[in-house]
Amino acid sequence: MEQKPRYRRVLLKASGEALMGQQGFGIDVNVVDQIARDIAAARELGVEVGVVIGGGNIFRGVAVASRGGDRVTGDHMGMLATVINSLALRTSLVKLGVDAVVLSAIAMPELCESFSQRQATAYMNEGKVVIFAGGTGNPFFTTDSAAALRAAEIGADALFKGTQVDGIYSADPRKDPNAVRYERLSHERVMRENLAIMDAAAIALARENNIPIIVFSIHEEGGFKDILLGAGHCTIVENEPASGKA
Ligand SMILES: Nc1ncnc2c1ncn2[C@@H]1O[C@H](COP(=O)(O)OP(=O)(O)O)[C@@H](O)[C@H]1O
Ligand SMILES: O=c1ccn([C@@H]2O[C@H](COP(=O)(O)OP(=O)(O)O)[C@@H](O)[C@H]2O)c(=O)[nH]1
Repeated sequence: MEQKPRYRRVLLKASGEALMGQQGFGIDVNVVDQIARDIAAARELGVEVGVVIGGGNIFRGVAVASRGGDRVTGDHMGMLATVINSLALRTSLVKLGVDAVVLSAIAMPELCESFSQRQATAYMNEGKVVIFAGGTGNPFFTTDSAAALRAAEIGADALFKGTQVDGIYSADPRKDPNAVRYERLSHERVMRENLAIMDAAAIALARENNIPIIVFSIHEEGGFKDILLGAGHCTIVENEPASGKA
């Protein structure tokens, strides 16, 4: 039976923190390899995949600011962390024979190409996995916002947020054992109820561009493919039709 994916082109946001695996810091290659296998499985379905990776496993700008340091420099360091993670993912993809390229929002031509919307779209049309490094290239933003921005720029049909939890709950499930999981929500409701799975700027950008957000566990191998095929375990955030409620 032919397996027909629901989406033609997607943007996957992979949590930086998830890349640590059981370690307290840095990159667990086993986790990166697993994410690469999941991306390869999506490519085998014919889905075009762009990827944004976080940097929280290495560095977060707010951590510097909270200790009285300079936020902007901290954010620069955080953006560099996303480049490290992006290079690791490209290595794992290439090992699997998947054609992948890193485009950075911050120019570092010795390491990778610089981002431009035109080049990114051209590579995606060729079937390359495009890894967007360096976040948005600006301090005071997050890689969630970078993911929503790149999703809009490449005309993605959906933004997949692969994170530590398997969907959006009524409260943070890592803190509240009574939190309940939602199957479907509107962007509006996620923002109104402050369901802190993604920052508000990212959700607003996705809403304005009518891009569904699919929250799922990055640790569940095969989960990305299952969801692409309309099964799997996730929460789907979609703009409600004019008469709908959510
Ligand atoms: N309402 C909620 N539903 C699900 N997760 C939530 C919620 N509120 C907070 N979280 C937390 O948000 C985290 C994901 O957000 P984020 O900090 O961007 O993590 P990541 O680094 O995994 O991208 C989850 O790991 C979860 O613990
Ligand atoms: O457009 C961006 C994206 C990221 N960052 C910095 O990079 C860090 C790592 O990104 P993020 O926290 O979003 O990663 P994740 O939570 O997914 O691990 C952030 O804390 C910021 O300091 C930034 O300054 N601008």
